[in-house]
Amino acid sequence: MPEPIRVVVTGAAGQISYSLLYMIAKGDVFGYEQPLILHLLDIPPMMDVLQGVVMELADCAIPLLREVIPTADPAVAFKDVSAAFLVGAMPRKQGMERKDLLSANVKIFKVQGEALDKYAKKDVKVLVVGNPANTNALICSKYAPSIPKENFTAMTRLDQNRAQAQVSAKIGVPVEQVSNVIIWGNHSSTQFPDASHAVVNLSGKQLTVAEVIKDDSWLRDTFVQIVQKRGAAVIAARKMSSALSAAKAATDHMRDWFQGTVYGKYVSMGVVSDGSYGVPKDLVFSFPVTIKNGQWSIVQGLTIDDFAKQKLAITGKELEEEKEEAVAIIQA
Ligand SMILES: NC(=O)C1=CN([C@@H]2O[C@H](COP(=O)(O)OP(=O)(O)OC[C@H]3O[C@@H](n4cnc5c(N)ncnc54)[C@H](O)[C@@H]3O)[C@@H](O)[C@H]2O)C=CC1
Ligand SMILES: O=C([O-])CC(=O)C(=O)O
Repeated sequence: MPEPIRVVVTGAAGQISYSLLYMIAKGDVFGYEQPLILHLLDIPPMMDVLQGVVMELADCAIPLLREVIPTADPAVAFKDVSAAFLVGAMPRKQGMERKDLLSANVKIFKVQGEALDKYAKKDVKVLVVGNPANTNALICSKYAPSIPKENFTAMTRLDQNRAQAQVSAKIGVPVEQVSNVIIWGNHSSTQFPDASHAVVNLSGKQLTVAEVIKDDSWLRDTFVQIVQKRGAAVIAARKMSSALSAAKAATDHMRDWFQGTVYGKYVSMGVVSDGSYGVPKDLVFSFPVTIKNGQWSIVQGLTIDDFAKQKLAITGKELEEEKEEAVAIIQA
């Protein structure tokens, strides 16, 4: 068996982590042969709750889990970690947009960027889940200049999973038969869920989702809106934001980043834009990517029609505005 790797989860006493920690500990992300040392960060008032989580992890009796380190100190939490799940942040309530959380949350990601820079391994892979995830990831990377900016990503995998689930339900096939649905842009209600490049495997034949569904208005309108507003719909029903599905998406994102994507299939991740598809640089924007040897690459050469161009511009503009606001909050 390989040596254990250190993995930090922030917001470890919260809702998402309650599902996420078990998924990580049992091997869903780093593989079923990779032992782990889990570093659990939360704020000082949550330390008693966190002790309860530590007890439950012990009671799960998971062979891969070699040690659990609960802490409120970022210096301890980020020390020598190879992977960071940055979940800890305030969730939105009904009626809020995710960007309304900027003033409450963005400073957390400045502090954690600085701590990653100082204490983490230089090849640490960072996934930001806490909202607004894209802009928080951008800020985090700015405060960790010694770590490559490619190592900071934001989670749009939940949107991808939601989109894939909607398409497969519409066609009436199991979810794994649908692939290459793309989430472009911000993890917000301006995101562009795009099924125009998606394919479905029907009785061993690969067909485009568009030719199978044969309903452009559903694909361009109903589907887009369902996915854009799914987080709000869950909050309206649960009175709390998505947690189980968010945890599952975080494991999918990190598993693919560490273990690679399947040939011919792509996944969506918020990554620092290099200007591909005319997206402004220096934003964390969700693109379709493939992953090999721990490195992601943006899928190139996809056809972007005028409808899609417009959608990409809207979500890109929102991210530029968020970035400006985030910088103003930090400098205030
Ligand atoms: N990107 C995505 O797809 C999704 C993002 N989210 C976001 O994830 C975040 C967490 O959601 P939940 O777990 O439901 O919230 P929660 O409120 O249940 O848990 C958050 C935890 O973070 C802790 N925390 C706050 N500040 C911290 C800091 N500076 N350092 C470490 N821990 C800190 C809190 O004490 C709490 O235990 C929210 O911002 C939510 O909006 C939620 C669902 C999906
Ligand atoms: O909607 C929210 O605030 C939580 C979230 O990010 C999601 O469920 O996608």
